[in-house]
Amino acid sequence: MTAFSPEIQVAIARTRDDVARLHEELVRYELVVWTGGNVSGRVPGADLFVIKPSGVSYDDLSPENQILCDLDGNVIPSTPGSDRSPSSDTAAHAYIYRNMPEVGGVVHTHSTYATAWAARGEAVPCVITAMADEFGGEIPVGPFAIIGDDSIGRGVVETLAGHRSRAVLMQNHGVFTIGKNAKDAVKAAVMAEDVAKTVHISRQLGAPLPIAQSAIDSLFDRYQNVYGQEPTGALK
Ligand SMILES: O=C(CO)[C@@H](O)[C@H](O)COP(=O)(O)O
Repeated sequence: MTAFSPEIQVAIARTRDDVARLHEELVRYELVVWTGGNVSGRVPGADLFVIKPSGVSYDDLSPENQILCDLDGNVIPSTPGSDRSPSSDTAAHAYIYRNMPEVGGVVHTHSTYATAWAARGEAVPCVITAMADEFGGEIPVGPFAIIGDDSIGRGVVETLAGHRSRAVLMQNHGVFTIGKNAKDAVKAAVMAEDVAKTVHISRQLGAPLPIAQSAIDSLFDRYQNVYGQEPTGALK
């Protein structure tokens, strides 16, 4: 088994606990069905991340069966969970971690309203203050990409590079989100679905009104740096 320092072993264990528990949040907020979707978390202080095993019921996920990978997406042998195949999107998560060092967590879902926007290849426009707060603008669309290699990860990174958004709608597929940590990425996934639903409904009733860019900037700054008890600032 690979020898990790006691500090890294503790960090790995905490990341396993966090990632396993955060998968429950995807179910709680009704962002996934069956075994769809996934959460990963970077291990602080190491070139490692933890991700769920592929196709395993959310009811059966535990810290012990999460899978430890290096940043190339290779499973670390002889570690808990390494007897199973990692998520289908492991390469995508790994690409994001390699190319966005500020990212500590990645989430993928097929949540209904956000994926409906992705199916049309249409960005969710920033027409509600909740979007300005959370995403600093629209939720952009990334390219259609096949599953299993660097295609999705490259599409996520190239699309988000020019955006304050922590969420991207991968065309015809679903939502990928990033965060300071896995919990922050899960929050982005929850909020992306919420605003996608609201804006969809608004558009059924008429033409939503735009928000001035200066107001979007002000709202984003306040929410990221003032809102709540101990704001830590935007990811980017
Ligand atoms: O989008 C897909 C498959 O089309 C996957 O991302 C699934 O949504 C989750 O796969 P696993 O993480 O269970 O391999």
